[in-house]
Amino acid sequence: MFSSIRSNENRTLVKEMFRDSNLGRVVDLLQKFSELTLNLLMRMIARKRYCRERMMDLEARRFLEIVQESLAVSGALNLLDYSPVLRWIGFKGVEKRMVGLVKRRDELLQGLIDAHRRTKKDNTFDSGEETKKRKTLIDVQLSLQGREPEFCTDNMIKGIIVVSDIQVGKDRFLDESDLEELPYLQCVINETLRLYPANPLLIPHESSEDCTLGGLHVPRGMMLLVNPWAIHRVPNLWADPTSFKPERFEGVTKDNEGLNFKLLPFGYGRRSCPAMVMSMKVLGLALGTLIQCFEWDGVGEEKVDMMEGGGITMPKVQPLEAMYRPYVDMVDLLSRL
Ligand code: HEM
Repeated sequence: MFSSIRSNENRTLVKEMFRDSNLGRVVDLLQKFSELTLNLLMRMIARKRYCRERMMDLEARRFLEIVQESLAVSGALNLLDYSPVLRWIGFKGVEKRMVGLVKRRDELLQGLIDAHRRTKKDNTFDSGEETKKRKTLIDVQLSLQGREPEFCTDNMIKGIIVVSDIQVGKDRFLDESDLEELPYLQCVINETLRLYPANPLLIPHESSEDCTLGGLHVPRGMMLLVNPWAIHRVPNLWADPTSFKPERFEGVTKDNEGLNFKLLPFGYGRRSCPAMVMSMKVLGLALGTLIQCFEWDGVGEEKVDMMEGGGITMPKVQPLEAMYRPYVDMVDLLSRL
């Protein structure tokens, strides 16, 4: 589902980069990948393109601010979970910021749902093939709401939105169907997610019943934090754990869950990331296409600064910058975009 949107956004990214490549500028990849992710998600959710030619409309800015603030306060919230005393003293005003944030997020999402509802005034969702292809996530949820209003409430739809990231020749661009044939690309992505898991402590979980985990008694209501960042670096699970060695994943199938709980960038089991398959496709397609089209270089002699910042997703402190130029034999294809 949505593979044409992923492919289309990927081409747009490459097209813009090709257009700018003769400017000889350094490219800020954090910005490029943020725009790609935002456009992808918003087109799948609401058929909206938020970033266009480096311009963002007001709604897009509000959306981005909310996402960025959510990520920032989530990291601080983890500290509050460890130490309730910080909550009593109102550490960094986190709870207050969260209340304001939830209100702004709720308003924005309600606006998106209402706008979709207005365009489907008669509330009939015809089932023709074309209509099916053009449906967004909100359309699908609204049609479910028509059938099961008690279950599929507006609040549930908002929840779904909130939680909702070579060589194939020179005559065509890489597409998703090529990814299975590019095992090393998958190895590079796995190795990156091993050393730099986007959610280093997953999301806090709470046991709904008394249970026993690895021989330890876990009472009902206890918060459990899983630390993939540490698990991914345990020496008796991984040879030379701190080195970046994509080859270690050679021969491993695309199923990340098949690694005996060693590799957990998307969590595991019932509450693992529901977007794992899609995210692996997006990562493969974007990274693969950028490698297929452009030659890359560092900005200076310095190594890339990998210092990790705060927040739930452990962003790099210094955004990733690089120099690039199109491969000569890709220019023809790129010019036709
Ligand atoms: C590379 C990209 C991504 C990574 C590494 C990632 C990773 C994770 C992780 C580690 C969790 C917590 C799992 C746990 O606590 O056991 C999670 C949860 C979740 N993720 Fe992702 N995620 C990614 C992209 C996305 C995207 C694009 C969406 C939505 C479109 C999404 C939606 C969710 C949802 C809904 C949950 C909560 C699942 C639940 O609690 O049942 N993720 N993700």
